[in-house]
Amino acid sequence: MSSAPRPIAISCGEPGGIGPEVAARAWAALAQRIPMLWIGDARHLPGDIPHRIITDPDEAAAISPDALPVLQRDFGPPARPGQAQPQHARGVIAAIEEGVALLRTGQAAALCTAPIHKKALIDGAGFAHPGHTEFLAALAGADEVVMMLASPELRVVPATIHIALESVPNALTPGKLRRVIEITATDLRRYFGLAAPRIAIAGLNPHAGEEGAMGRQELDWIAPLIRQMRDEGHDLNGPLPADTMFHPAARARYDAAICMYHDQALIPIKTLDFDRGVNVTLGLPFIRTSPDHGTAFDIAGQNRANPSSMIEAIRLAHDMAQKTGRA
Ligand SMILES: NC(=O)C1=CN([C@@H]2O[C@H](COP(=O)(O)OP(=O)(O)OC[C@H]3O[C@@H](n4cnc5c(N)ncnc54)[C@H](O)[C@@H]3O)[C@@H](O)[C@H]2O)C=CC1
Ligand SMILES: NCC(=O)COP(=O)(O)O
Repeated sequence: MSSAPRPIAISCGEPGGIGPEVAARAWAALAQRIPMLWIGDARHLPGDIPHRIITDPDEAAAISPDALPVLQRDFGPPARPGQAQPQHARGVIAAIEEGVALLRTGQAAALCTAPIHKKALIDGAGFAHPGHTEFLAALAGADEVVMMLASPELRVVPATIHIALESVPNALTPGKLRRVIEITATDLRRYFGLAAPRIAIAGLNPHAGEEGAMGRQELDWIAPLIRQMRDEGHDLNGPLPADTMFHPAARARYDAAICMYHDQALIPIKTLDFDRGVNVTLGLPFIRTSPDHGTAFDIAGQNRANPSSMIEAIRLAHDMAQKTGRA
């Protein structure tokens, strides 16, 4: 194996979305500092971006400052910007799998995934996972992983992810919440350099249940679990009413907020910092980041997509890799 710095591998995501464009712009912004390679069909990249097709990932570090190294996958039909194309589903999935394979062989430092269109993958390939997070957990054989969205303003963790709201109360159990807290605390130490992370925990119900008047989960098991884990040494605060835990003074009191469901976590961070939010999967045996946005079909192919979140995702992946000796 080469002794050159390991690149960040970027999977292409849905070709008709903004993924190829923001990856290319992120390469242009970071190429002199961070080696990277892109896995996808080079025909889907913007025409003004220099790229070079490589066959050996170990070539990426030397080429990356001058041209975006591409591990070429032939997707067949051309991309149609702004449209989901189920016929590309197998290629999109294979690009993610190839990225993981490079992490396993040590030929990439981290994986940064561009957005997939979940329905296109289901329609085109019977994709059995709600998103990357669950797919990567399956590829890694990880029992439990955690989604975190991180920005300079806020870090949030949805304890349940891509499930219908009506399924949330049953999916939340003391065992599940305990694992989410443990994984979050471990990876805040490992990747974010926080020796004693302060974690806030939202209630499930309005007003965190208002002493049982608006729901009982807080009284019955969330508060007891928090007390027990505090006794074990975790720095936890909660259950907190979710509507008052994201204003600036409240945010100053914690390093990450664990929320009970997807929108409780993602609405505050996307409102505060959509441009710099990064999606990180915690609990994996490798590093994975992603921009916080989706395929944005409404602006795809128009050179209007803001690459900031992708830039931050690559930067954070590189930083995490450096902290853990993988870069
Ligand atoms: N990590 C991933 O693979 C993710 C995939 N998705 C998928 O993306 C698809 C579309 O999801 P939506 O809910 O519509 O969210 P979206 O993030 O694609 O778009 C929401 C709005 O934000 C705008 N926007 C998004 N990114 C932007 C950027 N970089 N620059 C400027 N404007 C931007 C869009 O134009 C749109 O108006 C869905 O299939 C969803 O599942 C969504 C989030 C993450
Ligand atoms: N809403 C966040 C999202 O959909 C990202 O999911 P994933 O593909 O990173 O699992």
